[in-house]
Amino acid sequence: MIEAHGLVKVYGKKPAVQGISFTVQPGKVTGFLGPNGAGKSTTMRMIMGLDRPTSGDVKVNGRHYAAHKAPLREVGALLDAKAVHSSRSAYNHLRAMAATHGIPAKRVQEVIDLTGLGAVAKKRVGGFSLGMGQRLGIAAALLGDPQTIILDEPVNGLDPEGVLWVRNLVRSLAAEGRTVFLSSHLMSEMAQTADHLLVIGRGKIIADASMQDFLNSQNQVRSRVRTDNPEALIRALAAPGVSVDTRDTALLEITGVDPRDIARAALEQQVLVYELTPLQASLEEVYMDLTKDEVEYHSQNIDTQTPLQALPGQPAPPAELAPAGTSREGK
Ligand SMILES: Nc1ncnc2c1ncn2[C@@H]1O[C@H](COP(=O)(O)OP(=O)(O)OP(=O)(O)O)[C@@H](O)[C@H]1O
Repeated sequence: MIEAHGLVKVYGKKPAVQGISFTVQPGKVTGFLGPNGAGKSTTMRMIMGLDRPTSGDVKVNGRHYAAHKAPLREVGALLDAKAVHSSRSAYNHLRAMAATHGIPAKRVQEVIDLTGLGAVAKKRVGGFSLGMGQRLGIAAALLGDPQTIILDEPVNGLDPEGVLWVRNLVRSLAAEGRTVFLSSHLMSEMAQTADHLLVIGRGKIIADASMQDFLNSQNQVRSRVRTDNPEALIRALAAPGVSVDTRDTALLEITGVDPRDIARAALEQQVLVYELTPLQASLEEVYMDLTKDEVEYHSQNIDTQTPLQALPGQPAPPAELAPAGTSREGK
């Protein structure tokens, strides 16, 4: 378990973490989300005793990291996969770590096998791909068979097989009752991996909820509707707060109306509806909505209202097709 109370970190005059309190529970995968520069790595470094909090306090399994007699057996972390001496082999790197922490040599082979590094274990780490470096970092984190595992961007640079492997690995570690805390910017991956989410924005916790509660927190109901008479249905549903995205001539995405009311309106108007699917907001949508004011580094938006352009060598799209995202708010 990880428990933080009033954790603050200020670099010079820059407040990186501004008084956060949270608990990361065992038996679950807890995802740590936040825009670039929000304070995720700083928080993880403070948990691992690598950065000293300006004020506040954080404990792992009931003690400060430095107070553990055998810290690698309590908590394993992947914080910077590149922080490995490059002229050593993966095996020697892990062997040295094990030797200095009283971990038996046979555990080195176990984590090498577990992380799929067998074929490259005797090769110089300097020649490793990003994905192999990540695997080595995860092997090091698991070396002490720790109760708590902290992984900063573990799937960064991994191929799809590697991403799936990390997902299954962390889920099985949590199923064994361990505490798993991981950060990632890949929302679709996080949606499939985490049970609980902690979201940080500009150094403050802005959400601490189960995945399901987080996804349900967007209170706008949304449905996908296929009908052969979209105009009549749109007219019947027009009301303040209702918006319609016309995906193609027969496919609508309707926001702000209960699906039951859409069905009732269709029945009353004698409009044929051949699909009515309630949609749940994706993790990416809820996250983007929650953090839109917390982003430190803004990119320029691409205007989705721009009419579709014909690609070179392809015919222009038919004029009657509205581009995706065309909104008919309250019509
Ligand atoms: N050693 C340091 N010295 C000065 N400022 C720092 C230091 N480390 C982090 N910061 C600043 O603290 C803030 C939080 O950074 P941090 O790396 O914790 O964010 P993050 O959420 O992990 O970001 P990312 O998603 O980009 O990895 C940023 O504004 C960063 O520039």
